[in-house]
Parts: sequence; C-alpha cells; structure tokens
Amino acid sequence: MALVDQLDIVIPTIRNLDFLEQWRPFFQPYHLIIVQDGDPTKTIKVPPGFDYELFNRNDIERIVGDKAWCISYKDSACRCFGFLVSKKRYIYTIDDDCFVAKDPSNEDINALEQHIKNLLSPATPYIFNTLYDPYREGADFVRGYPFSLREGVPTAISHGLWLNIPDYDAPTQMVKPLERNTRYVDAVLTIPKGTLYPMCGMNMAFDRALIGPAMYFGLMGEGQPIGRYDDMWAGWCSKDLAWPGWCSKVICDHLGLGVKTGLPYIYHSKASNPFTNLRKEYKGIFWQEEIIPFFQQTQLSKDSTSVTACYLELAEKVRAGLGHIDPYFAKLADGMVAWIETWQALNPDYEK
Ligand SMILES: O=c1ccn([C@@H]2O[C@H](COP(=O)(O)OP(=O)(O)O[C@H]3O[C@@H](CO)[C@H](O)[C@H]3O)[C@@H](O)[C@H]2O)c(=O)[nH]1
Ligand SMILES: [Mn+2]
Repeated sequence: MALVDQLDIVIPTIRNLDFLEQWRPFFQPYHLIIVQDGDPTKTIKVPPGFDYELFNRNDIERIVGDKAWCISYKDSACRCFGFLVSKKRYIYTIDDDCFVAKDPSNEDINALEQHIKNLLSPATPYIFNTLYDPYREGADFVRGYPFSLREGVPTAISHGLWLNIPDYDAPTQMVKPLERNTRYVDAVLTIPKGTLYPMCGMNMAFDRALIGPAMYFGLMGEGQPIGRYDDMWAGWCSKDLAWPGWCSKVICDHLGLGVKTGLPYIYHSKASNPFTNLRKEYKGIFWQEEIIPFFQQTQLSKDSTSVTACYLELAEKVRAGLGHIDPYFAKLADGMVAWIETWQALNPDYEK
C-alpha cells in the first residue's frame, strides 16, 4: 500500500523546508523532488535524513533548454517541473506551509496513506453514490446503483482538503480574514463526469501514468498577466484535459478516468498576503467567468485517445476559443504545446 518505490513527493518552494520535520514519519521513506523558485543563488536547507533532489531555475533552464519559458517563474506553477522529471508512477504534491492535521480523535492524519487509498480504488463518475466512496471500508453501493457500473473507473486524481486556512481567493480572504476551517468531513467523493471543480495544488496526488501530461500548471507569475491560477488551469483541462484542474478534468471525462475529492486533510498554516494575491489574481477573477463555460462545452474528438493527443487538441481549442479574451491565451496555447514536447522528450517511453 505504501508505494515507496512508485511515488515521488513534489514541493515547490520559496521558503525554508522546516515543515518537513513534522512529516518525517510519513515522508522519510519517499523520494522528494524540491522545485526551488525565485533566486537560484539562495540556499534552501533540507532537514537531514531525507532522500531528495533539488532543482533551481538554472537546473530548469539546463534540463528543459529552449522551452524552459513554458515553466513558470515566481509562482507555485513551477511545481509541474517536478512532475516532468519524476520517473515514478504516482505524484503527491504539497506546499511548504502545510502541516500534519489531526482527525476528530486527535490522531495525526497520514495524508499520503489516504491519497494512496483514493488512487488505488476505482472512482464512480457516471452515477453519484449517496454514501460517497463505495470502496471505503464500511461503505458500499446503495440500492438502485446499477450493477453494470459497480466496477468503477481508474482514479487519476485524489484532491485533498485543508484545515485551518482554506484555499480562498484574494477577495474572499480579504472579507473573511479571521475565518478558519475547523470542520472535518469524513468523506471522499467522486466528482461527477461533466462537472468542473477548482483544483488546488496544495495537497493532491495523481497517477502520472494515467494523467501526467495534463498536469501542466500553465504560464503564471513573472512576465505573465496573471498568477495563482496554475492549479485551476490544470484542473479545468483535465475534465477532458482541463487548466491542470480545469484541463485535467476535461481529459479525465473524455478518457473515462475518475477524480476524487475530500479526505485527506492537511493543516494549512499560512495565508499568503491577500492584497498581493489580488494583484496576481484580478484578471483571472473576471476571465474565469468565460474560461469555465468554455471548458464546460469543450468536446474532444474521438481520435484523441491518449492524454498527450487530448492535450494538444485542447491547446488548439484554447487558442481558437479563448484568444479573443487576451493575447495571453495564444501564448498559453504555445506553452501547452511546448510542455507536451518537453514531456515527450524527457519521457520517451510514455504512452508507448
Ligand atoms: O512565487 C512563488 C510563490 C509560492 N511558491 C510556493 O508555492 C506554494 C504555495 O504558496 P503559498 O503558500 O504562498 O500560497 P497559498 O496562497 O497559500 O497557496 C495556494 O495558492 C495556490 C496557487 O498559487 C497554491 O497552489 C495554493 O495551494 C508554497 O510551497 C510556496 O513556497 C513558489 O514556489 N513560488
Ligand atoms: Mn500556503
């Protein structure tokens, strides 16, 4: 169950990595891929005893070469570089201000163990099971659930949640500065086919073999008109390949893969500055009103049968369907293509 030789932990960072001390009992057996963002001459200290590789911007330029521009700088979107260079089947990605949460019996939550359970059990995107994940111990399919669908589909993404500081956008954070999430909901749900969701990269795991190339976190941060929509982009695209959240959901729906959300929780300790965040997010806040309907109506062709083919098709749809909003979207479409070319160059056996 522990998948020690099959899972890498990817951490984007601009801080120090003291948070790893708390995770030591759970993370020490795994290989860590640390993506150091910002100034490459800065020294990032990793607590002793961890097996890790650390990549800074110079390493990204060296490894990705003339397509390194497709990896964002000064935004947590840089984490997708770690997905590119991993050689493992599964990825868990976590932010450096996330700590071990407690369950209602005050026990430490082993987030990784729950993500692995979510990924290794099927998902049910076609019909909603009212007792939530039917594959969890103590649950099953309810009366009326078609027997023909009870085998489910492979789970590609496990999206975990956050106690303490929730993943709010800047305006919500500004009007509710004191809000803390203390509500522990003991549930794992499959997100239904055709439904997009705001994917957060703070505490999520995915099956790289099933959906890896769709986990591009877009062009964000320095030199770009927006930031902090990295994980949303990936999630939207994955629907049949949504923005990692948007892109990957679009692609999961198209390829018959599942996305689960709910357990496990981590404890998110720090809110980033809402005023700085507002400056980074503000175009995304009104663009998303057009982007989401675009992804909702996006249909990929039957000829796109692999994740890379879906993603390249989606890149052209982004160019044609979102280019009128801002020239940024043509550049983003170029970034999506450059990402896939880089993925293929660094992972020559993928999809073979
Ligand atoms: O320029 C940057 C900024 C941050 N990082 C690293 O990315 C993660 C998340 O950063 P942070 O904790 O500051 O931001 P939050 O607002 O709490 O996080 C949410 O925003 C998302 C979108 O950007 C992110 O995925 C969410 O979880 C930390 O590890 C920072 O060190 C960076 O690499 N470069
Ligand atoms: Mn944070």
